[in-house]
Amino acid sequence: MIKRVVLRQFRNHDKLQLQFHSNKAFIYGDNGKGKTSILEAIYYGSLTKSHRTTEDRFLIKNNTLFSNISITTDKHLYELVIEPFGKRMFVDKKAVHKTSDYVGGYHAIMFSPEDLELVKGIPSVRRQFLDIEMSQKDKSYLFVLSKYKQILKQRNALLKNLTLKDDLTFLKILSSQLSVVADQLISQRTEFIEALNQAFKIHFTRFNKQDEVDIVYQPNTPLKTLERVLNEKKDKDIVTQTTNYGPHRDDFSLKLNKQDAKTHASQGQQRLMVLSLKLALLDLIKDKQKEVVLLLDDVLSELDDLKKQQLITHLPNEHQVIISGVSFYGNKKEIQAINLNEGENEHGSNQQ
Ligand SMILES: Nc1ncnc2c1ncn2[C@@H]1O[C@H](COP(=O)(O)OP(=O)(O)OP(=O)(O)O)[C@@H](O)[C@H]1O
Repeated sequence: MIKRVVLRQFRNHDKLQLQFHSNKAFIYGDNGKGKTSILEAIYYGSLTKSHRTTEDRFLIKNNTLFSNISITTDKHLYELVIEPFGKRMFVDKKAVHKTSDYVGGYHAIMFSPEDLELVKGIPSVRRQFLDIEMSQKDKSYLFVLSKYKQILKQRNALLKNLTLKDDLTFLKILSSQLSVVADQLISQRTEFIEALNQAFKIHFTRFNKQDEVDIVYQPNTPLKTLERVLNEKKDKDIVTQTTNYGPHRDDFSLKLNKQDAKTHASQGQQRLMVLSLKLALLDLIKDKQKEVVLLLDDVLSELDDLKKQQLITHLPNEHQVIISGVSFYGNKKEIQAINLNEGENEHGSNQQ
């Protein structure tokens, strides 16, 4: 469990210290007080990535030179220094040089309003979701994914210099190599989405018993077909100078009563679907020793009173949950209330 978060020059926070003494906390305060930024920092401390920007320099407080995130869990101290042209990572005061060695020390799952793009957005949003969540769960996926991306890059580079009249032997070799790794990706994605779907349905039913939901994997090419497709369609790849088929074009859809949620679900239903998906991710974490934190940013808005109550009642007890919102909701005996309107730099320390 995360016990302490210290932020320096992160977004609007000049210096902020939070102590968590319950595995459920609700950070609340007026708009612009920096609630999302706190959750963003905790997410960043796990993945070294923000959920809302790819530009790390935006995280550094305006007119300052660097940001500092320090996260103390029951087991370790994670520290990051973010500078305009890079970041440094430390675990228990020792520098970690490779991001892949640092990532996932503790596991963070974030729900944020931007996640509605999982329903409404373009396929790359859903692929990124799969890649991030699957890599966090299982480092072997990250390994297969990097290998796939590396061969794909080589194949695309070759396609930039090929014409239909050239010798295509090397292209054929790369197509074959790509297909082998593609099958590993497709198999792992199939297995993951099947398991996720089971858990997703259970969580959604807790909020809504009338409607039925599903996640359906849509591989761009079915298992064991990519090599044939790449060979048959090689002329198209040569003319367009890119690889048009393969798991880098995969997608999945979220269904409500067998229909696409993008066009058939209400805003509130879409929100509950995404939230159920995030709760389902928790069930899939096999390593029970791993420290996990569920970050729910502004999760209660747009939910009716019954759904708010159901959500708060169904929060998982076995994992740490940190919620943010404009005003506190719930029972202060069960959920630690952290009020950012109080204007202090230190929150929670008086309740130790
Ligand atoms: N790099 C930065 N330097 C200084 N301030 C920043 C930086 N990036 C964002 N901000 C400001 O930080 C403030 C906090 O933003 P944040 O999204 O965390 O607030 P919030 O409490 O979640 O707000 P809301 O309730 O409106 O969602 C905003 O006023 C934003 O403009």
